[in-house]
Amino acid sequence: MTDRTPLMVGNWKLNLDHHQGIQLVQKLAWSLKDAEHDYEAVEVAVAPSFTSLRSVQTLIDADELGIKLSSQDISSHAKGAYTGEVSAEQLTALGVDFAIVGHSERRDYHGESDTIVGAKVAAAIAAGITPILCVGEKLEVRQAGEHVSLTLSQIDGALEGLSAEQVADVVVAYEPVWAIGTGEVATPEDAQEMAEAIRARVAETVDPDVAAGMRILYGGSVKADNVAAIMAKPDVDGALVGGASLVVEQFAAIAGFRSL
Ligand SMILES: O=C[C@H](O)COP(=O)(O)O
Repeated sequence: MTDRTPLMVGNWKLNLDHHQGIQLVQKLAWSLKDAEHDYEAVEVAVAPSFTSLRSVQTLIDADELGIKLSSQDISSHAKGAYTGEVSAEQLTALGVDFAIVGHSERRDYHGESDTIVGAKVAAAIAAGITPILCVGEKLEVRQAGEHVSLTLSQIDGALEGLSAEQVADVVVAYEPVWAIGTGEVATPEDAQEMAEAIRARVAETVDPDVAAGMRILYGGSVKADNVAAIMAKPDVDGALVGGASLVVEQFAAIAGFRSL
């Protein structure tokens, strides 16, 4: 048994304008209400584009929806001449609860190193935002049998220099890159293997109690029809969902670990 509250996060990526985002959250809230979703038993968050955060936050606040808000990225810088960046302080002012950090798409397309990812994790924590630290290997790394060591090196790199107290505020998302948006899902056993390895590493390098309480999500083609098997694994505490989070019926079912 664990007292880790499951967390389901919908990462909308580069989809939906703010009108569409409002509609999706409204429909999601209705759908979860119909399903009598208990937000304290399973936390639900959405991660819209920066341009939609304000609109979605206003709706969530006005209607007192239980849905939480995440950004898809966060700057490591506090302020200044960093064109295009959005700071932790700015996100805090919007009531953002979580920030996705180090998603493989940021690492791949925007050159984010473990050092940059670590700085973003620290910036989020300092502002009271829970970072969702993404780690995971590419296909060739898995085929070479180096998926665990690579992923743990990402964990080490991102958490380096943080105190146990700071790490206690981190959520980790294990996302094998080969399973993202491809329809290829890691098996529940693959997800469990890595979640267990991550927890053991944090226990060893940070603190056993922090590791025991750390939420570790799985991400990569999670759908209603595979969520229950993934969530049945003891070290998997939730999911970071891409494509299926854009489909209300899918994401509402995923939040309840239900198939359709
Ligand atoms: O952030 C979400 C992940 O990249 C998974 O995306 P996906 O569910 O579309 O495979």
